[in-house]
Amino acid sequence: MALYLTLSIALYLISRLLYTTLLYPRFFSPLRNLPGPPLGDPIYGRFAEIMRTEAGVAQREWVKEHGPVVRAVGPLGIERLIFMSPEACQKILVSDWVDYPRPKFMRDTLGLVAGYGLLTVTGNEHKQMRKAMNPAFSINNLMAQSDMYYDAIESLVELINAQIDAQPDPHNGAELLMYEWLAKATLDIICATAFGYTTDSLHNPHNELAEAYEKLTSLQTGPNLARFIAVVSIPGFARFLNSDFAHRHRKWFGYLGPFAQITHLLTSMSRIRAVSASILASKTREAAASLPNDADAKRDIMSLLVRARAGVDEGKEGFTLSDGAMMDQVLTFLGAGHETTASGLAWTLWLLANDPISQSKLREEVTPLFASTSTSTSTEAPPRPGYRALKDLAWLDCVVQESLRVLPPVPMTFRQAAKTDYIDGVLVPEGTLFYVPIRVINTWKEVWGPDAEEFKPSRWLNLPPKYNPAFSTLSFIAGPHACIGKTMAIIEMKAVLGALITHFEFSPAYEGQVPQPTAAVTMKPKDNMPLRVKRVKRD
Ligand code: HEM
Repeated sequence: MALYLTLSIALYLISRLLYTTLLYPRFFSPLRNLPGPPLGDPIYGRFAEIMRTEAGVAQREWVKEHGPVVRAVGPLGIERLIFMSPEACQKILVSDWVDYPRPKFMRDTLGLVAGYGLLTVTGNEHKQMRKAMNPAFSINNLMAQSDMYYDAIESLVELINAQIDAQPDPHNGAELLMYEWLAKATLDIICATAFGYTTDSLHNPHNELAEAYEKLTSLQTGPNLARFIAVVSIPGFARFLNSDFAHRHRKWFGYLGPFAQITHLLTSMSRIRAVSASILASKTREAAASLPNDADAKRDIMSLLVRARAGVDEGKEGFTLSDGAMMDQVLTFLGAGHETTASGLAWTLWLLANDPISQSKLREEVTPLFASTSTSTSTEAPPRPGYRALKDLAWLDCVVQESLRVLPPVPMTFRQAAKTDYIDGVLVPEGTLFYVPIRVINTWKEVWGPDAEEFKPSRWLNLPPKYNPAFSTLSFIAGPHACIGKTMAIIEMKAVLGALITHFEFSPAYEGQVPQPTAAVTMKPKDNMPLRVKRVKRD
């Protein structure tokens, strides 16, 4: 009887596998006649090609060959669609966004590495959370916050100078792994703006929060993410991994061979949560002792949320977020805002290192604002240009927009159809997965012309006729799920670049150097971006 049962289960599983991987995509899928690349490997589909190439590049080649609607098959016969038209983007991301949520595997994986906040909720729950979070990202608040960036920026400039001084020939500059330095600076900045907490990881690599984050981000490689996705796809497992029980017994995952990294993931998350819990407790005490509408009250995101919850400030509605939910929000900001901004900055330096004319033009623009006015007899603090001053620098804006267009830190995201509907005249069944092909759309020749894949900041001074402000670049996507930190990230990037380009010249580290973007959630440089950095000579 047991043998009969085992054989029946095995037969069922084999026929199901054969149906989903071989028969369904070839003969039964309603999407089978859409244009796209051949089905590929019977088990992995086009997955190997995607992992082999730079993020977004395989998809870009398919669009070039097959046009603006593409169907491709991934692992286990699961189909994914690409729609390039602004009308389709408008429907999926904006007008019908509730019907096209992030897929569950993605929300669960993001929850595991970045907290269960805005990135993991959908529909009404998302609307309420977003409403509660928006005030922390208002222009008034961003204007008050921009000063918080400069402690880290000034440390970065000082430390790069020290590295150059330590070389046998300082005139020749130093070869530095710029991504590593930028990741420390952006971690320090996001900890200050999100928590009001000083990590100073630039000087102190052993800061508890900085160490836990470094470990957490080092785990986010393509193969690890594939494993985490496999684990959270087991029903109930994502919730289990988030439980106190799993955190307390995390060392047992260490015995699970390829899944042993879960132990490290949970250890890092536990350490990050412990630090944030103590920060939250001290902010709650501060809010209780604080006066209404105190002009000197702290402007970091957690302080604002705590004051709003406690109803401290007149005219500002209180809202009810538990301690746990509030911590998850702030952890989401740290997770979503640290590596992305560091990658954006590293790619911008790479592009400028390879375009000396744009780099010098930028230096001419930013130096009057960022150069210190110290003389041999007086020492002035370095200038700290604020939100408005940074916004008015036209060439800096062109450089940042163009860098985020050609090398977007988040090159791709996903959506899934929650109901059957037509998109661009194609009947899309419920459950279908979509690529939101950020990098492909950003460099689409149809809109940006034949040089679409090249870095040319001047194109932002004369935009092409087919440019659509909402859907021709999707680096922060669009609609209700668009990046809440977009303006903060752009201002932060401008402040860091302004200071670096004023003080240093960047060039490739060696002849023939090629960029090496990873294929993980954030497209960071695999080699940590070595660049030759020389001090700017001034008369
Ligand atoms: C250059 C830097 C950044 C880039 C390129 C970027 C890009 C993105 C993208 C593409 C999304 C949409 C993901 C999806 O829907 O699947 C997103 C969402 C999000 N980002 Fe950013 N981001 C950056 C910086 C930041 C910063 C600094 C913060 C916070 C301080 C932040 C917080 C968030 C949050 C909370 C979401 C989820 C929004 C929602 O669903 O309502 N990001 N970001």
